[in-house]
Amino acid sequence: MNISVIGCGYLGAVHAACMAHLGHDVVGIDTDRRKVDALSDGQAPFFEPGFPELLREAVESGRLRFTDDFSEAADSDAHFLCVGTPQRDEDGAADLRHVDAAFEALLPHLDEHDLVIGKSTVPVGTAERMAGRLETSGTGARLAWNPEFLREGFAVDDTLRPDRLVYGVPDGEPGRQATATLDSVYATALEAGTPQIVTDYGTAQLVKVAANSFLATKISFINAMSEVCEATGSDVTALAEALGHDDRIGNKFLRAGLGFGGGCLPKDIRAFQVRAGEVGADQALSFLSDVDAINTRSRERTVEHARQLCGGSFDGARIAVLGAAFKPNSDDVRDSPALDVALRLQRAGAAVVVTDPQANANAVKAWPELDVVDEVESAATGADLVVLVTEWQQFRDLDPAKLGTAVRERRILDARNVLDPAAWREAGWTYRGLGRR
Ligand SMILES: NC(=O)c1ccc[n+]([C@@H]2O[C@H](COP(=O)([O-])OP(=O)(O)OC[C@H]3O[C@@H](n4cnc5c(N)ncnc54)[C@H](O)[C@@H]3O)[C@@H](O)[C@H]2O)c1
Ligand SMILES: O=c1ccn([C@@H]2O[C@H](COP(=O)(O)OP(=O)(O)O[C@H]3O[C@H](CO)[C@@H](O)[C@H](O)[C@H]3O)[C@@H](O)[C@H]2O)c(=O)[nH]1
Repeated sequence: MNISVIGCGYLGAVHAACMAHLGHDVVGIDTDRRKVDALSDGQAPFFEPGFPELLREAVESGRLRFTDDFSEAADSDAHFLCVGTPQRDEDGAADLRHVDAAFEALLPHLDEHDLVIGKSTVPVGTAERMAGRLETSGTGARLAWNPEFLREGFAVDDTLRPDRLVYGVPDGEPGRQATATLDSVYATALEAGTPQIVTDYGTAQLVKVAANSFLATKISFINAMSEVCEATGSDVTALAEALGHDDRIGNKFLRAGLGFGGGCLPKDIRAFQVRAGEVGADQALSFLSDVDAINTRSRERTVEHARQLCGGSFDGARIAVLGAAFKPNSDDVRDSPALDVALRLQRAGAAVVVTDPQANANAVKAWPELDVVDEVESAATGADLVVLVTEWQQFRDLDPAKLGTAVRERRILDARNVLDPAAWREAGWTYRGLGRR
């Protein structure tokens, strides 16, 4: 099938390369000329495991090209909208300007054979509004909503082998046609037995924000337990392990620590609350403001532990911060808990040095006032405290004896609860986790 992918960021670029890998002919369209040039050269503009190889293969095969010219979408039958929906500063709602601009730019190039497929995360009601606009456009094109659930760091695998496919389609024959088009796009995944849920627009849009709200709630739940463990001298990692053996609860997304960040979970739970208010269901989601507050407290608690470990004051303290990305295996620093903690420590008076295996460039771009270095050893040299904020494997594998020769004081705050406390203590370190003995 001929496919266009509008918006080639973390989601769209991976989606475009995966669609080409599956044998479709794909054009990726983005307004960012530099991104288009890099992608056209087969260069990944961000770090995502497995993506550079897939991109190069697809570009070299001739099945994938990139442009900033929307008219090149004219030959495609399926058009995926993958542009950003950032948080609006004023009220936390989703900013739909990019979605609307991309949709309007695409309209003149559509005809009655075309299906526009929304993938961006949007407030419920957006698809209905866009379907109305399509109906009056005279193009004859249809709309489907097909939310995306990929995780950064696993984006290629999640795209090629999704947990489920959700189609939001109109009623009747237009819905059947839209479903048939999506089925051809995703034939490989469907043949592999991927569960498929075909529903209305509203439900499809809600599935996405409901999933992210559930995940955020699970993380904040365990971080609330972490606060209680801290107050009682108990151990949240043992507690989480015990909870996780209950199949009904499951062990995923129960890693207590610094909490969630990134370009999705934080903004999506806020936008969902705003939208719920607009549709008269604000009370239903009032718990999400607690989820958000617990998450912010995890960052504050990390800073307070750091202060205690530095003897009650950051004056004259040098702190090595290990991590900048919002999670390992990504270079994404959007709403990164790691950088939030680094900035809070710096603003509180510490001399902070940050290092990350992949996100250093993005960290400096976002926060030029931060001191960012390439090597753990140089970050740790002369440090009074080491704070682990992103659980990269390189950091989990650190040798406490070796690192101990670089620092001034052997003190480590493991804000992701991933290190072995006994091993660090045996090497002469003062070890502290969050809610951990
Ligand atoms: N990143 C993820 O893991 C992920 C997963 C699932 C869903 N989502 C959702 O997907 C959407 C995109 O997220 P992202 O992380 O890829 O964002 P991103 O900021 O990395 O990418 C968005 C891209 O859209 C481009 N763009 C903006 N306006 C445009 C326009 N008018 N025409 C064409 N291109 C335009 C930007 O230049 C950018 O390259 C969001 O709604 C997000 O919530 C993201
Ligand atoms: O037990 C856990 C699990 C995760 N996190 C943190 O939660 C954040 C989000 O992690 P994750 O969900 O793995 O990353 P994303 O790539 O942001 O993916 C989420 O957001 C995407 C965009 O909407 C969705 O597509 C995915 O399904 C959803 O998992 C990160 O800061 C993690 O460090 C924890 O603190 N504890």
